[in-house]
Amino acid sequence: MSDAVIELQNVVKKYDKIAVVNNLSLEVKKGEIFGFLGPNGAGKSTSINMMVGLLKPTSGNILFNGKDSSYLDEKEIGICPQDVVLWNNLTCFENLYMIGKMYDIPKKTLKERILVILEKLHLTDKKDELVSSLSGGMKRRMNIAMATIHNPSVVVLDEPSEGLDPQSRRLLWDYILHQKELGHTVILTTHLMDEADMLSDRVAIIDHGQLLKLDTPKKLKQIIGNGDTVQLELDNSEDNTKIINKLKSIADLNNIFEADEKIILVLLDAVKKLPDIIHLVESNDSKIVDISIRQNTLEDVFIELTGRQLRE
Ligand SMILES: Nc1ncnc2c1ncn2[C@@H]1O[C@H](COP(=O)(O)OP(=O)(O)OP(=O)(O)O)[C@@H](O)[C@H]1O
Repeated sequence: MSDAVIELQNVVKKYDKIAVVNNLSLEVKKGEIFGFLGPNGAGKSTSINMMVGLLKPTSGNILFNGKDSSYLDEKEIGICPQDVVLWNNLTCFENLYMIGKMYDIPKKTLKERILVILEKLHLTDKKDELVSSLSGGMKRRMNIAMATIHNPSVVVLDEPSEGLDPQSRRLLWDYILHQKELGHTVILTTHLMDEADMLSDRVAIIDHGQLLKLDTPKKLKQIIGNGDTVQLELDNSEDNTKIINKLKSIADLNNIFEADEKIILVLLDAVKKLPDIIHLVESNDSKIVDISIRQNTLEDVFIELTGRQLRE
């Protein structure tokens, strides 16, 4: 039996004859955190809205637990949209109580669950405050509480970190990981590479409505070569070609090239090899004015796949 919760088969969505999602085929597996990573306008929201039955595809099939998604049971799914949708004149507790009643959650269970969710999202002390008095970050956390009050097995979050400060983002990430611990499937869209990297079991990189790659963050980063990226700036960039040729002798080097008048090396165990690199440059009468070292990121993968940065 397939472990797919959602399956997209050759899905196309067109507006005015223009395909904003173009022939998308993928599976979201039960219990995974599935990230949709792509720049603004890539087609992330349109894709997830089709996945959960809010939008109809122009062509192609979408299956939910192996069945046509038009028969989707709304209790199975929790959707947190980009926009905050709350009753401003009700308290946090009342907002969650109202939505919980709509899902027919028994009173006692609902009250208990509200307290747990508010605690997990660090909103306990705001329980009896009007939503209108909350900060933007708190409202966004409440939006997520509303989407998950009925304990859905599939949680869909559209750019949940947008506008959140680092502390709120941390809380949100913990909450997303908690959903996975509960055995729930989480689908999230983001244009933040660190978020996609840190949270997702698998990441779909999309651009212009097309799936460019789908894999674990680790495997995606291996596309551009195993290891770390070292960036060297010489006092005279005219030496770059000569030094690149010398540096090709460094062990475990996966790639070396020049970009923006700097030398970029991708290699394993870069920290240990820094002394060799520096020695090789200096023994060839060149001087390093700047050196930096970092691990490959999904941003590097996106650049490799599209030739552009994720955030234009
Ligand atoms: N109702 C609509 N009518 C016409 N075009 C639309 C409609 N909804 C979305 N689009 C277009 O489809 C493309 C994909 O939009 P979508 O919102 O899915 O992208 P996204 O990747 O979620 O972007 P963002 O990160 O900005 O939310 C965009 O060019 C957008 O302008």
